[in-house]
Amino acid sequence: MDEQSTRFETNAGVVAQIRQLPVGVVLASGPFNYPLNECYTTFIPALITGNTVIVRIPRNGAAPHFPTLELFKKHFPSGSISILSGSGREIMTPLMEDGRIDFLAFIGRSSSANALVKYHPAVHRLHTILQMDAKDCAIVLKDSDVEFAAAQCVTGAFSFNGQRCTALKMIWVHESIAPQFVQKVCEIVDAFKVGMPWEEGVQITPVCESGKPAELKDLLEDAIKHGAHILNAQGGRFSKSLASPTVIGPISQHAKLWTHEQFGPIMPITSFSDLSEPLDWLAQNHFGLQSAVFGYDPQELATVVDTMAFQVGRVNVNAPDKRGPDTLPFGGKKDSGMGVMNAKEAVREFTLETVIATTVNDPRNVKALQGLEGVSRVVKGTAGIKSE
Ligand SMILES: NC(=O)C1=CN([C@@H]2O[C@H](COP(=O)(O)OP(=O)(O)OC[C@H]3O[C@@H](n4cnc5c(N)ncnc54)[C@H](OP(=O)(O)O)[C@@H]3O)[C@@H](O)[C@H]2O)C=CC1
Ligand SMILES: O=C(O)[C@H](O)COP(=O)(O)O
Repeated sequence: MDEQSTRFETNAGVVAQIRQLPVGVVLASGPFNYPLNECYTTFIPALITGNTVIVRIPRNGAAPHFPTLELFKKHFPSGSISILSGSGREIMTPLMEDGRIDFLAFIGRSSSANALVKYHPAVHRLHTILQMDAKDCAIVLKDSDVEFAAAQCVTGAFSFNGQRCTALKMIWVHESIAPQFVQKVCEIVDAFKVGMPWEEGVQITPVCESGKPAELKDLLEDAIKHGAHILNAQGGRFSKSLASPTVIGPISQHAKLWTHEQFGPIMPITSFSDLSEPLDWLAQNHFGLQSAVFGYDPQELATVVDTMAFQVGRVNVNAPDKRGPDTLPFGGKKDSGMGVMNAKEAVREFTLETVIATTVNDPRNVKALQGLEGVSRVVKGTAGIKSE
């Protein structure tokens, strides 16, 4: 990117250089579920492209940042990076209201992003990159490898307690294989050890948000009220901040779990007879981060993949959803994302294209540009320019 943008090129009598320059002051805020990695993804590309950065670190998960605070203080010019911790509402609201934030780089819920953007007095000049909540689904087709698909869906739904934006939060399984699929899923999930993170072999650990167990309980009770059943033996148990892994289904369109991002160890399963059922659900879903499909028939796969591709940022074939590798663009559609992140795209997101140009038909312009090079920090590489 930089090699190309530092070059002057002549086109239609105009010689011009396109520079990628910093946007200005960036407010970066990461989520609690990946408190270190996902804060860094919001501010490192901003910092290396020359922006000034204010980072709000998550309230839950501030500790991993302490070792690096000293390093930033020691190695970066004063004021280039400021790290604040505490309530996001208390810290970010006045910063946004002040109007001098040029760029909001935010990972969290779309409702929070929406509120934050609206605090800015001049929204039309606020740049954003927003990675938000999701309700990713897996569609398990009738010709899928049931054991494999069940194991992959369990990993997709329950790893990190299901507290990943990319977690599978709704499973659609073809009715012809639903009984075997549910049985296999429950077998794996009921073998999970629930406990403290430092205990050997533990898969499900406490959720760290104070209101989360009550929220999950409410989602389960609401789904049951609308005709669902808890399908696994250890499902539906709560002990303070521990929520046992729960498989529940079928999910009615009137249940909160139909649309709500549970962000916890709950796997909703619903069976379908016609592909239009999950595909309609996907189209009506407000979110659009990723989705997965399990099966091998090219005709059915093509229908699903081509439909999903219009709705989500990444379609996973015979694999659960995930963010990496960072060489691939990462971003969502609809309420799940605005802008693309990964090693390369994020660098471009935090810069603005700026043109330095003159006409080449007048030799004095070319000479002036070449003279500028000696004193300007921006104008470089003019040696090869000739008058036309
Ligand atoms: N798409 C992606 O790449 C990813 C998305 N996520 C999503 O992030 C969410 C979990 O992260 P979480 O940190 O809880 O997200 P939240 O959006 O709940 O919180 C993030 C921050 O926003 C602040 N906030 C919330 N409402 C407002 C408001 N009205 N005005 C000002 N500030 C506000 C919070 O303040 P306070 O601290 O005061 O509560 C908090 O600091 C999940 O939905 C998950 O899917 C997570 C990882 C990756
Ligand atoms: O919160 C998330 O889910 C992350 O952005 C995705 O990371 P993962 O897919 O690598 O867990």
